Amino acid sequence: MTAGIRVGVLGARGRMGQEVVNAVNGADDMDLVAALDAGDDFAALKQAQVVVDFTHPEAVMGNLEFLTGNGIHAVVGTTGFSEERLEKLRSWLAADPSLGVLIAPNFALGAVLAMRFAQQAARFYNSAEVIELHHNRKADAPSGTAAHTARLIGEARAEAGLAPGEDATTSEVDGARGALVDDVRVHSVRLPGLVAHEEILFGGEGETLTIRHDSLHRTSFMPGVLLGVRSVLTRPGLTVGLENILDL
Ligand SMILES: NC(=O)C1=CN([C@@H]2O[C@H](COP(=O)(O)OP(=O)(O)OC[C@H]3O[C@@H](n4cnc5c(N)ncnc54)[C@H](O)[C@@H]3O)[C@@H](O)[C@H]2O)C=CC1
Ligand SMILES: O=C(O)C1=N[C@H](C(=O)O)C[C@H](O)C1
Repeated sequence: MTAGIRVGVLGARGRMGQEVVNAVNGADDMDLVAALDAGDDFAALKQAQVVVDFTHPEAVMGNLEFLTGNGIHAVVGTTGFSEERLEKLRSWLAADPSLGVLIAPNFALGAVLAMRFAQQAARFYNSAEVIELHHNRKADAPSGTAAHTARLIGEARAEAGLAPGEDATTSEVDGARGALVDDVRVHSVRLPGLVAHEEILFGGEGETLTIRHDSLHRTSFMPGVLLGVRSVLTRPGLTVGLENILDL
């Protein structure tokens, strides 16, 4: 019998971490060697080849500094990555060219497809808005997925030479028109009962296009996380987005 990939989990007592622990335990080609949460001794992580991080935007950079400093590959679902953070991570990775880190704003297949479809549609519509809907325990707004979607739409618009669509709003209650991310309006809804949902709305001449994805259970993220664990071992450097691994 061949040995499985030695996997550690950070944030193991959280909503996502618990699912990852179950998924790794259920994978024939993986062995769970550490399941840690805040305050635990990270020494056990040194047994791992790959560590999966679902923690908190304020914790993730410290975790990644530890992992990259100890030659451990990482698969990261935690949100909160600015371009500045990604640059810092690239600089840590440069010290060990064999090491891989995968960061994915969303590990659900449908969410990755929805982002790609939105990117494809963006050059045909000046006007686009994103609505993301999540459970009310979520720390960050807008969601990492919505911010990434807005960025993709903004880039596609810029490439096509499109300006953002007209908006006649001159009087607004603060926040009523959402947050602006790359010139795309993003609206965040927080309600108990929800898991993770996103709608991307495009408006054109006499028509609208709506792309919607719903994660109804956190198991929806697990095939993507396991694929990430299997792939990161042979993907040195920084990869941002599961779409790169799915070859979309
Ligand atoms: N990329 C994706 O597909 C998904 C990403 N997420 C993101 O994952 C993150 C976690 O989400 P949830 O599991 O819902 O949160 P949660 O609050 O249920 O779990 C986070 C866990 O991390 C622990 N933690 C905090 N700091 C830590 C540290 N320094 N080291 C180890 N553990 C630490 C907390 O004690 C907690 O148990 C969020 O940023 C969320 O947006 C969530 C779902 C899917
Ligand atoms: O906190 C969550 O739950 C989720 N976070 C990620 C995000 O911010 O996009 C992914 C998914 O939407 C669930």
